[in-house]
Amino acid sequence: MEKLSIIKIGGNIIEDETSLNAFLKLFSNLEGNKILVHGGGKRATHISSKLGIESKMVNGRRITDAETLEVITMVYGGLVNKNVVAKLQALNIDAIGLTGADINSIQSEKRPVKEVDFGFVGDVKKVASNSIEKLIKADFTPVFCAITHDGNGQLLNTNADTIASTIGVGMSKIYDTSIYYCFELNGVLKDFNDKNSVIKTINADTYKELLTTEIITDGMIPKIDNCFDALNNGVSKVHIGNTAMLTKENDNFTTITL
Ligand SMILES: Nc1ncnc2c1ncn2[C@@H]1O[C@H](COP(=O)(O)OP(=O)(O)O)[C@@H](O)[C@H]1O
Ligand SMILES: CC(=O)N[C@@H](CCC(=O)OP(=O)(O)O)C(=O)O
Repeated sequence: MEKLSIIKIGGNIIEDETSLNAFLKLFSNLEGNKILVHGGGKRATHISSKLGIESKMVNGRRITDAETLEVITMVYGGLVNKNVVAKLQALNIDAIGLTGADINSIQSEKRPVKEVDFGFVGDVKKVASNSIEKLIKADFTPVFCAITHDGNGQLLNTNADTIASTIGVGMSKIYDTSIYYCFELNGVLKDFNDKNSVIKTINADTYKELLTTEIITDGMIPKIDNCFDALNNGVSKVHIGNTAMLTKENDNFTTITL
């Protein structure tokens, strides 16, 4: 099996032009088949507030009413995605920006209303791995944003970490797939005040302990849940760290194992 790397970048990297440019340079130098997935939650919150739209998050997920869906479509699918694609083109990477509606790559279903009504938020149902493979085989580099569709004309907001893990699961039938979750810290930290206290490996047992002791909190919980979903469904390797983990010299990051 050929190898495929899926790299997801978080909102803080996108917000900082210098970090984004440095990351894209590293990404462009990465050898082999690759896919980029980006979020942009911070930018969406910022632009919403400029437009007088309040942002509400529950369990790390955005409550997406019709107005918010318009904002996230413009921000993720337009502003962020097209800037990233243009920057990659400048680095000689033949990038193609996609939502899940493009080439019907990611179909989802609107999250059913239970205790919380998340609005236009989608849970992924199907990844068109063969269509995505065609792009890769044609030497295009797919750049996915955090938008999916339901197949009936409705766009849906889907967390970017989940997009990375579900694309990973889909592509693992064709490629030996690794996922790299890049964010602003060096990895999952044992002590939040010590940026170098990276936990090198986390497995299902140590994860439980880290949850009980509240060393892992907030956005890191759904991120690691996504890592386990990926590993349990065919993805070979999952890592969490800063963008330097894409260089061969750096081994200071977190690896999630079963
Ligand atoms: N033990 C931990 N180590 C590192 N980050 C943690 C930890 N526990 C909670 N976090 C939080 O998780 C956040 C990353 O999750 P999130 O904001 O969803 O990531 P992203 O920026 O990739 O979308 C970090 O910015 C940090 O505030
Ligand atoms: C449903 C949901 O919450 N979607 C996310 C999608 C963006 C995202 O995941 O961005 P980061 O990776 O930068 O957090 C949101 O709108 O915030």
